[in-house]
This record gives sequence, C-alpha cells and structure tokens, in this order.
Amino acid sequence: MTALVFWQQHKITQKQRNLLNGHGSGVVWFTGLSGSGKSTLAGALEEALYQRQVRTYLLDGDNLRHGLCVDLGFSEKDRTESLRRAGEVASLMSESGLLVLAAFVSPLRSQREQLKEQIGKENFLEIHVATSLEECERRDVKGLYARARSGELTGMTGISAPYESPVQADLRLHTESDSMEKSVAALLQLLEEKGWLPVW
Ligand SMILES: Nc1ncnc2c1ncn2[C@@H]1O[C@H](COP(=O)(O)OS(=O)(=O)O)[C@@H](OP(=O)(O)O)[C@H]1O
Ligand SMILES: Nc1ncnc2c1ncn2[C@@H]1O[C@H](COP(=O)(O)OP(=O)(O)O)[C@@H](O)[C@H]1O
Repeated sequence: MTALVFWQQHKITQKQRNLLNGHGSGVVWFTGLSGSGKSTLAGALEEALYQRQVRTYLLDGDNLRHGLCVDLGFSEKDRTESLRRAGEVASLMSESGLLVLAAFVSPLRSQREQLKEQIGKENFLEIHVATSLEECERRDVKGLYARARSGELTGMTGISAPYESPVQADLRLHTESDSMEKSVAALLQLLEEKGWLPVW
C-alpha cells in the first residue's frame, strides 16, 4: 500500500531553539514506586531550574490521567499506552526547546526502553527514585497501599503488579538517606554534565 501521510521537514531545529533559549533541552524521566518521591523531586528540580532561567515543563502521571490519558487504567496494556502518549508529548516539548521533567511510575524495563527509543537516547535521562517498598508503604501519601493490602485496590505497583528497577539508570536517588537538597544538587550536576544548563 502506498503511504498516505508524509513527514514534513521544517527548517528551525531543536538546536536553533536551544541557542535562542540559551540552554539545552531534553527529557529527565523519573521512575519509581508510588510515594517514592518522583513528583516531589521533579518539583524541587523545576524550582531550581526556574531560578536559573531554564524553561521547563513538568509532566506528572497523576495529572495526565485527568486528561490526555483519562480513558486508561492500570493494566499493563493501558500503562504502556499511557506512557507512549506521555513520551510523545515529552518528545515534542523537548524538541520545542523545553527541559521536560517527567514523573511516571513507568514500572517495566520494556516500557522505559520504548520511551528511550521514542524520545531518542541523546535526549533522555533515566532517574531511578529508588525508595524501598517498605518506606513507600510507610509514607502511603495517598492511602493506596492500605487499600491494596485490604484487597480493595488490585494491580497496585509493588504489591500486586510488578516494578522492575532500572539496571543502568543515569542517576539513582535515595530518599531514605539523602535530603531533597542533596538529590536536587545531584540532578543539577547531571544536567550540567549533559550540557543542558545555561552557560552564563
Ligand atoms: N494500581 C496502581 N498502581 C500504581 N499507581 C496507581 C495505581 N492506581 C492509581 N495509581 C495512581 O496513579 C499514579 C501513577 O500513574 P502513572 O501514569 O505514573 O503510572 S504508570 O506509569 O502508567 O504505571 C500514582 O501516582 P504516584 O503516587 O505519583 O506515583 C497513583 O497516585
Ligand atoms: N528525601 C526526600 N525526597 C523526596 N521526597 C521525600 C523525601 N523524604 C520524604 N519525602 C516525602 O515522600 C513523599 C513522596 O511523595 P510523592 O513525591 O508524591 O511521590 P511519587 O510522586 O513518587 O508518588 C512526599 O510526602 C515527600 O515529602
């Protein structure tokens, strides 16, 4: 069958937008159990970047599920589709020149590999928020673990659905031993090494 849609190559590139902004762009992808600290750390990093005059956007799984992914649940198939959509949005935002922070459980290695492919390895940093299940359950920020233990909630990541830790994350954060400030400093250093921060 002959193709019906064609890729339109436009003139202004990501690199040119980066030059205009004075900083690089890409996707900083936070993965970890519910309650591990993804949103908190991504939010703290975004504040630090704002102070450095870096243009950002924070994509949060919980928020996207109110709109773009409202039709999807938490089966493996639905999670994979939700992550694919989030990956497309993150990729477009990164191309547009933003430094995108993405906070999603993204539980399976195959899903994260897919995201890396979709977004492009050079535009992607994988951050593992490596908080133990015991600690996430102790925090139980949203009461989901209690509901999962009582049997009211099925398919809860870490309890009745799998979480596969990254083997080679670009950075692993330990919220049980390290302060938020220390984690944000490590993230900023990684972004500096990647060349995404302003040079001034
Ligand atoms: N079964 C189950 N498992 C895990 N999480 C659940 C579940 N049901 C609802 N929630 C809430 O949904 C948030 C995770 O959404 P994500 O889009 O990040 O998940 S995923 O990447 O598609 O796995 C997650 O947000 P965070 O706690 O911020 O991780 C929960 O608030
Ligand atoms: N060092 C730390 N870094 C990040 N979060 C921490 C830390 N210590 C305690 N917390 C707490 O852990 C909880 C993490 O919740 P949240 O950021 O919503 O996690 P997630 O987005 O992964 O579900 C918050 O209540 C936060 O205050």
